[in-house]
Amino acid sequence: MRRIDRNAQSLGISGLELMESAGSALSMVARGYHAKTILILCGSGNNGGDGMVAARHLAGEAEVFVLWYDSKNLTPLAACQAERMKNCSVHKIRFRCREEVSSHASLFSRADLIIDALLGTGGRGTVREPIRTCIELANQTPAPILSVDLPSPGIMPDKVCAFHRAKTEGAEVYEIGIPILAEIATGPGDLLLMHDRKRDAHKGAGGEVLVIGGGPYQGAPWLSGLAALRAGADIVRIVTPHYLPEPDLIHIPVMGNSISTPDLDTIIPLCERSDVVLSGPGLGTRSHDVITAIASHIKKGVFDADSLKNPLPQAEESLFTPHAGEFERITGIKPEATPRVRAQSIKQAGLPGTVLLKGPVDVVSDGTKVRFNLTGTPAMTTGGTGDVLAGVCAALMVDLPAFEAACIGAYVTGRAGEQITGIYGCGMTARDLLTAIPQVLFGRTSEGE
Ligand SMILES: NC(=O)C1=CN([C@@H]2O[C@H](COP(=O)(O)OP(=O)(O)OC[C@H]3O[C@@H](n4cnc5c(N)ncnc54)[C@H](O)[C@@H]3O)[C@@H](O)[C@H]2O)[C@@H](O)CC1
Ligand SMILES: [K+]
Repeated sequence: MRRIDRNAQSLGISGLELMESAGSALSMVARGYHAKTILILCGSGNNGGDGMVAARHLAGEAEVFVLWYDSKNLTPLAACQAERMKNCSVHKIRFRCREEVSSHASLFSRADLIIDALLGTGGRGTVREPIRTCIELANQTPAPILSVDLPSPGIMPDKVCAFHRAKTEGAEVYEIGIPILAEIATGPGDLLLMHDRKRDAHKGAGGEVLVIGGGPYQGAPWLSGLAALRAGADIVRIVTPHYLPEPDLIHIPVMGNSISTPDLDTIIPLCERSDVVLSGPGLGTRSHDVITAIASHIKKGVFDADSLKNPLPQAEESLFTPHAGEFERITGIKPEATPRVRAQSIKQAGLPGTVLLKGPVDVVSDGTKVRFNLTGTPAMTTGGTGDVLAGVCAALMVDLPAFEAACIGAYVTGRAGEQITGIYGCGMTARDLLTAIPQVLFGRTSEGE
């Protein structure tokens, strides 16, 4: 929900607007109880904010008491709603500790309806005071309890009024105006799935990525490697026949002009020690037997470009990043133009992993979940952008499952491309993309902030 919420904001629907719709829907459900006296219990998060909006909507229609937690952790949206509620004809009673809640026990017994806006999707762990006392007192009354979004842990609701999606069985669901694109398309909300690097993180905490490629196309694996570094990998090794002077990357030479089976003794131990292995960029057509031989030694594998051939290599967890032609080569299915049909083709193909099918709209699917990526520009048809994308996905897969890594990788690379196109237009190179990647991925420049 946080992902969808954040994506909705980037599509122009603010959190405050969503909260207003949620509180309005809640007040409508509350009206169905024809209660003369309503007690609204509000926590310090946005769930509490929803309750305060409903209080504003119900003011004048019933006697409304709002018992709200005036915590130092009040979220900005909840604080805004507390401010907005000030001038409404509702009884506003703040509490800061358990004793203050207990001193208002009579309010609980007076109420014909209790609205539980204490904890929603942000609740974590055992319920702490003073919220716990609110829940206990609510459960002791005969009044029906209407829970907002999901029941606060331990409370016994009569009904649950959920927003956009049911989070518990039996909840009544109300739409709050979230655009469908916020859910089915990638967006800045997807970045919330990334884990923050701990302050005391040791060298290598960003993961070790191995890139296997090069041969006929010398630059491709180096571009992927640099992209992996820009997307947060700590150590990136490049197994490739041709050395390029890139001091940030570790070159692992091979015996001939292309990667071949005598190199397996060098490559297999590296595959086993790496968090993620990306194979294929610039590899050419002569090294597929090496890729199939190493696949079973790979924990997490990104298979790109020339490694996308049958027999299809398969790691413990695999991400395949084909364009339309490569997808047809490995599945025999020619992807239709529309993203929706493309998603169906991925499901039909039943590949053993997640697929990122590149195109004007990228489609990411593991056969069950589907997400569309709309970022990017026509200028990104320039050579090497696919190598960058694969490198970004590989670095993200250190910490994330393949599906999430592919969604974020596609989104971020496309956004970076949009920024660079704004500067260089069709004269952009794949290399130009590299500097924009960390800005989008780790900076605070994404839209809607
Ligand atoms: N699209 C959305 O996601 C929308 C969400 N909305 C509401 O926002 C809610 C989520 O808001 P938040 O993320 O602010 O989270 P919550 O409002 O569920 O709770 C977070 C607050 O509760 C405290 N808390 C967490 N665990 C606790 C525990 N075990 N004991 C005591 N206190 C605890 C936290 O310190 C924090 O202040 C949703 O459930 C929904 O009601 C709506 O405003 C509409 C839009
Ligand atoms: K609740």
